This record gives sequence, structure tokens and C-alpha cells, in this order.
Amino acid sequence: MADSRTPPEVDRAAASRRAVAARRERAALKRDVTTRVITPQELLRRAQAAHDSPPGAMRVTEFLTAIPAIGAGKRDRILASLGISPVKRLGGLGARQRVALVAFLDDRWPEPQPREGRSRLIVLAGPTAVGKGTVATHIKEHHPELLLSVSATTRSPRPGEVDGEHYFFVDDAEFDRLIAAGELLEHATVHNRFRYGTPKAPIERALADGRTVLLEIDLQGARQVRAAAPDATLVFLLPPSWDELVHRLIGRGTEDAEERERRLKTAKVELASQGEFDFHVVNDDVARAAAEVVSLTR
Ligand SMILES: Nc1nc2c(ncn2[C@@H]2O[C@H](COP(=O)(O)OP(=O)(O)O)[C@@H](O)[C@H]2O)c(=O)[nH]1
Ligand SMILES: Nc1ncnc2c1ncn2[C@@H]1O[C@H](COP(=O)(O)OP(=O)(O)O)[C@@H](O)[C@H]1O
Repeated sequence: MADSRTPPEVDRAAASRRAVAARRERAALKRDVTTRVITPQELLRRAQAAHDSPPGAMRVTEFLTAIPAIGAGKRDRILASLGISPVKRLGGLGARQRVALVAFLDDRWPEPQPREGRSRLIVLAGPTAVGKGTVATHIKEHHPELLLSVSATTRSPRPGEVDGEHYFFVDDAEFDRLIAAGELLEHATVHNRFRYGTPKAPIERALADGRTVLLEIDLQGARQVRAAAPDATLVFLLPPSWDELVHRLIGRGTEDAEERERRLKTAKVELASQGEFDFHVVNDDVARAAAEVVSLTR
């Protein structure tokens, strides 16, 4: 239908819509830094890549105070020491100012570096509903040379789940026996409900055969694997944004509102632990993220 408004009115309406969209985008990015879905460095990279779109429009002052532990006073001292005017926007920083800002961030929040001498034991962890199961299944289907570990669990099978394929479904007594017999590499109670553990023997056999082994487990399990096998590779799967994580959790439709709320609280704690991991992979597209995880095993 034709727009009956005069051109200046149409322009003003479009500009106002753009301003609202830009404000929303900035608020979302700020939330993503605060909840540590993305690192300050990653935010800066995105802002630089989209020089004149909303992310680049975030002011440096807003960017710095979005980082936990930086308040207004500290922000002003940092900007003065970096020679950046407080009115600057991220997309409008000069090359030297960007270098100074990145150097400052790297110094304060070092990004994890790949470690040398890693083993073929790969742990894939990340917050609830980020897509760990989806990415792990994709890898299993496309890379049969890798062993996707099958965990033992005390939860009941869901429709379509096959014992020994998706999980080994065991009762509490059997789980206790597995622990007592030292048959689990790690085990944890997940989401305060059921127990999950990684059987040790199939992993040892596969590694001895020269195969790569992928564990899709929770954060507590990842920490135990790091302690038991310090040369294991720990990969953290990240959502493209906090809003997308919430969207995926709701879209999956397997939890009620109360359980979702509980899992999102845990997700914030889990996201804050991403610095403990060797690599970070953003699950924007399943096939791409799966390929990136596999590339880390070579
Ligand atoms: N520590 C640990 N966590 C596991 C293991 N197996 C699965 N998990 C985690 O348990 C959680 C619940 O898995 P599941 O019951 O399949 O439900 P989901 O939340 O729908 O994926 C996920 O976060 C898995 O990563 C395991 O062997 N050890
Ligand atoms: N890259 C992706 N893009 C869009 N949706 C995804 C992607 N990866 C996973 N999902 C969806 O997100 C939801 C949660 O994925 P799931 O594998 O169950 O997460 P997790 O195992 O981490 O709890 C599922 O509905 C899944 O289909």
C-alpha cells in the first residue's frame, strides 16, 4: 500500500526506527559482555567489522562500563591513559587508539592461547541449550572416525533414546557401583537432578587405538577431566548472543518456565567460566561449528 505521509515524515519515521534498533542492538551487546557471552575483545572485533552499523555506534564509555569491574571513575582514568576522548564511538576509533585499547584488554583479560602437546581427548562443554548435543551429533554422523563417548546416567530414557547408544541408563545403585569400582573418568549431578558420568574403559581403548575421543559433558565434568588428564583439550561452545541462547532454550520446549529460569541462572555461571577453556567456538551454524571443533582435534 502507498505511504500517504509526506517524504520528510517518512524520513523521520525511518530514522526513528533505526535509532530504536540501534539502541536495542547496543543494549544487547552490553548484556552479552556483562554476561560474558562474548569477551570484550570479541565485542571490539564485531564493532570494527561493522564500522558504521549499530555495534560500531556504541560509545567507548558505554563499552568500558559494560565490562564487569569497570565503573565511571576507572573508565575515565583508562580513557585518559589511552588518549581516547570520551565522546568517541567504537567504530570511530583511530588505528592507534584501537591498538591501544586492544593491548589494554589483552593485558587485563588475556584470551586463552592454544596449548602445545594436547592429547586426542576433547571435551565439549558450554551453557544449557547452546547446542552441545546438536553439534556433537553432527560430528558423530559426519566423522565416524571419532568416538563420541556414551555417558551413564540415572535419568530415564526419553522417547526414541536407545540404551547404549544415547546413554547407558542405570539406576542409583549401579551408578554408585560404577563410582566405587573406579569405572568413571568423571561424574557429576547435573541441573541438581540426575547423575551423569563418563565410562573410562571405552575411552582408554579408543585412545590406545589412535582415535580421537569427544566428550559432551557439563562444566563440572570438564573441570574433573582437566584435573585427571591435564593434556585434554577443552572446548567451550558459545551462543552467538545471550538472546539467542534464551531463544534456543525456549524453542527446544523440553523445560517448563521454572526449570528454564533455573538453567539460565546456571548458564550465567557457566559462561563466566569460559576463560578456563583452551578454545572457544561460536555455535552460529551447526555444520560450521562442528567443523571448527573437528579442526581443533587435528
Ligand atoms: N559431567 C557430565 N555431564 C554430562 C555427561 N553426559 C551428559 N552430561 C551433561 O548433562 C546435561 C544434561 O544432558 P541431557 O540429560 O541429555 O539433557 P539436555 O539438557 O537436554 O542435553 C548436559 O549439560 C550434558 O552436557 C557426563 O558423562 N558427565
Ligand atoms: N546453530 C544452531 N542454530 C539454531 N538452533 C540451534 C543451533 N544449534 C542447536 N540449536 C537448537 O537449540 C536447541 C538446544 O540445542 P541442544 O543441542 O539441545 O543444546 P545443549 O545440548 O547444549 O543443551 C535445540 O532446539 C537445537 O535444535
